[in-house]
Amino acid sequence: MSPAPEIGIAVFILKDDKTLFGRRRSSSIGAYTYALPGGHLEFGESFEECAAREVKEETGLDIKNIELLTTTNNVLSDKVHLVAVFMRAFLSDPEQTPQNLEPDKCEGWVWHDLKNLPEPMFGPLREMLRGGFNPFPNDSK
Ligand SMILES: Nc1nc2c([nH]c(=O)n2[C@H]2C[C@H](O)[C@@H](COP(=O)(O)OP(=O)(O)OP(=O)(O)O)O2)c(=O)[nH]1
Ligand SMILES: [Mg+2]
Repeated sequence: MSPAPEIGIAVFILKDDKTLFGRRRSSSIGAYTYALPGGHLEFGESFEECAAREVKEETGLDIKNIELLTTTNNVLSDKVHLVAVFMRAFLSDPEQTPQNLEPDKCEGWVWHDLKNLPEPMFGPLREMLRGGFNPFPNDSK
């Protein structure tokens, strides 16, 4: 039997005109690519709860105004079917700085504006952003 699709939550944390990216380490899918903070939806969680939990676990940041933006549905191989749920959020306190709390999974967190995307970018995310997807409210940035 085929494995079930996995559900990943990824969070665009917006600060001024920037978004937080981290380079993934080797052990996960998308190894060595830049991606958003996020992780797998746990049983019983809302998307917003999962986003807040994963961001806290991975970066130490507290976020607010968490909203659903869009979803993607990608069959990446004959074993990996990934449903990604993209959320947007803002820092609860704009003075907070990200910490690399899971250094076995991520090389570190860096703010980038979308005109200067870090490369290589995790596949599903790159396709979205290259396609013109804008996570900022009202296309403001
Ligand atoms: N973190 C993150 N995951 C993403 C992005 N785009 C995307 O499709 N995903 C998918 C890939 C993974 O299959 C899934 C979960 O993310 P993850 O690989 O960071 O999971 P994790 O180890 O932090 O989470 P967990 O299993 O400990 O709960 O979400 C993205 O930009 N960032
Ligand atoms: Mg993660």
